[in-house]
Amino acid sequence: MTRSSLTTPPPGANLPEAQPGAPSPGSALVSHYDQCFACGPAHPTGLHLTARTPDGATVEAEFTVGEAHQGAPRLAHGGVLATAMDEVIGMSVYLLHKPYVTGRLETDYLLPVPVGTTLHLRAWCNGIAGRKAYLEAEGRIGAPDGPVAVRAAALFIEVNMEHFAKHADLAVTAADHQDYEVNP
Ligand SMILES: CCCCC/C=C\C/C=C\C/C=C\C/C=C\CCCC(=O)SCCNC(=O)CCNC(=O)[C@H](O)C(C)(C)COP(=O)(O)OP(=O)(O)OC[C@H]1O[C@@H](n2cnc3c(N)ncnc32)[C@H](O)[C@@H]1OP(=O)(O)O
Repeated sequence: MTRSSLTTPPPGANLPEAQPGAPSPGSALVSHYDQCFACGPAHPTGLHLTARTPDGATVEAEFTVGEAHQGAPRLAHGGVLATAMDEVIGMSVYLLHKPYVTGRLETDYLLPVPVGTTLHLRAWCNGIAGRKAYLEAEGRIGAPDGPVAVRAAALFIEVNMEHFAKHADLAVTAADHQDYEVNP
C-alpha cells in the first residue's frame, strides 16, 4: 500500500484493545442505517455490503458489483470502490466501540473490477493515537484469497454524538445506536 504519513500510525500509537460490549468473534455487523448507500438493505441501488468480524479485531465483508455501480462500461466506478473501502473500514467503529468519522481515505486501484464480481473486503486497525485511528483495508476479486484489486489506508477521527446532533439526524442515529451515549 502506498500511503502518506497522514495515514501511518505515529511512533507510540497503540493497537486497539478488545472493548467490553463490542461485537464478539463470529458476530455479524449489521447495517448502521437502512438507507446507507454502502450497507443499507433498503437502498435501491446501494452496495448492500454485508459484514462480520471473524475475530473481534478485523472486519470481513462482501459486495457484488451491480449495473448501478459502473464507471467505464461494465467496470466498477473507482468512487464506488472507495465507498466500499470506507464502509468496511468504518465498520471497525463497532469494534472500537466509539463513534468515529472518516478524516482521510487513500486508495490504490490495482485491478479493474467487472460488473458481476463479488469483492471480498477485509479491514483492520494499525494503531490509535489520541482521537486518531489508523486503519487499512483490501478488496480481493472472487474469493477471500483472490487477487487484490483495491487497497486503502484511512485516518478516522473520534467524535462525540454531538457531531451527529449538529450535522446529521441525531434521532435516527441514536435509534440505530442505542448502546452509544447520546448526550455525553
Ligand atoms: C456515518 C456513521 C453514523 C453513525 C455513527 C454512530 C455510531 C457509530 C456506530 C457504527 C457505525 C458503523 C459503521 C459506519 C460505517 C461507515 C461510515 C463511513 C464513515 C464516513 O463516511 S463518515 C462521513 C465522512 N466524513 C465526515 O463527514 C467528516 C467531516 N469532517 C469533520 O467533521 C471534521 O473535520 C473532523 C470531525 C474529522 C475533525 O474535526 P474536529 O474539529 O473534531 O477536530 P480537528 O479538526 O481538531 O482534528 C483533530 C485532529 O485530526 C487531524 N485531522 C482531521 N482531519 C484530518 C484530515 N483530513 N487529514 C489529516 N488529519 C486530519 C487534525 O489535524 C487534528 O490533529 P492534531 O490533534 O494532531 O492537531
